[in-house]
Amino acid sequence: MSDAPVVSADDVSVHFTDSGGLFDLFSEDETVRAVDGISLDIGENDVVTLIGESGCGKSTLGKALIGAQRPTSGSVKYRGQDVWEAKDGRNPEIPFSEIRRSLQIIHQDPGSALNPNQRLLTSLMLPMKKWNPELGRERRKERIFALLEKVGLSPAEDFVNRFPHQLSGGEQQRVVLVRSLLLNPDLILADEAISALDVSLRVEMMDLMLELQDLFGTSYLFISHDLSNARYIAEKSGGRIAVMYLGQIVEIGPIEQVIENPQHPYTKALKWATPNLYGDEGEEELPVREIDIPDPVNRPTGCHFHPRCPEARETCRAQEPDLITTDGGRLARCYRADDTHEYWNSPSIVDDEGELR
Ligand SMILES: Nc1ncnc2c1ncn2[C@@H]1O[C@H](COP(=O)(O)OP(=O)(O)OP(=O)(O)O)[C@@H](O)[C@H]1O
Repeated sequence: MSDAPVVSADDVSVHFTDSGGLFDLFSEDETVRAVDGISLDIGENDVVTLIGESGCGKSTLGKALIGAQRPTSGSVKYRGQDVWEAKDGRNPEIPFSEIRRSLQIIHQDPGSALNPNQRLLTSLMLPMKKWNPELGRERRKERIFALLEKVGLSPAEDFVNRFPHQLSGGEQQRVVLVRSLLLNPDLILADEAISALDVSLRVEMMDLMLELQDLFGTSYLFISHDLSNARYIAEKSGGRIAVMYLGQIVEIGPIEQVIENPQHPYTKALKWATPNLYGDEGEEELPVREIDIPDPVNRPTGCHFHPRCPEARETCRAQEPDLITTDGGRLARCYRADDTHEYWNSPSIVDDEGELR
């Protein structure tokens, strides 16, 4: 088990079914495939950044990976231990409490993560008491103070006696980060953790998180809807970028491939929509045919991106592509990634006006 990835998702799906309700007896069940057959390994000291439009399933996937959302099908393992087997107490080698300690989450709103009625010292001591009972009070305090200083909340003596409302949003987020790190986690899910901060503070916070990642050897799963932040993190950490679309990963790999040379038309569109990501180069026209995301309950047949894709051909409407391995370990869910695929002989379904035939 020791060589197993920190977290390993195998063909994970999370579906939400809205069964209408009492006043809606005649409506059909509506199933949203928030996550649809995703496999992803996160290793030791690994950084993965998940990007995609609102509602594409980023948070649901993140929660499934840290054991906070039960998959409808597929498995999530922590160091080889099935997370839900552990949660259900089915003779796990690693107990669920240990998994929960190891897989931490930082949300967008740090205010809601901190108890408004507790001084910071109390908030930070509580988890340490639980997880480090062998340390005396003084050693625990020492650790807390050292870490607060490390994240720039200095002098720590001043901060520990404050209540959350006496801190700025950026300071609160640092406290939440400290609280996670005190538990010595293996993986931190940072779900839009910097989105609510002033633009000027975002780079500082990303730098801090990556510096601590180095120091503690923690792996990160960053979730961001902002490609420039995702690029910054992937570039600095050397980690992977994963692009999600309607519950699936459509492209994943290192930044040089995914962002500098995107293979999937959806990644190209995201790149286009992020002004000044790489100077002024690039196409003038938005490389998608439709702005709107399709209804996640009734996803298009074949490749789910085909109604928006300027490169769509008959094959794309008829069959759903798998993730295809391309250069340098990048995976792309697009027939164009395979030079020999029948896609290339299939007629285009986009006419000269850009309308679907
Ligand atoms: N508990 C739930 N019950 C029903 N539907 C849900 C639930 N959680 C998420 N969904 C649906 O699943 C889909 C994916 O949601 P999710 O929050 O994972 O997306 P996201 O990419 O993180 O979006 P955002 O960036 O807006 O947070 C959406 O259509 C959402 O409405």
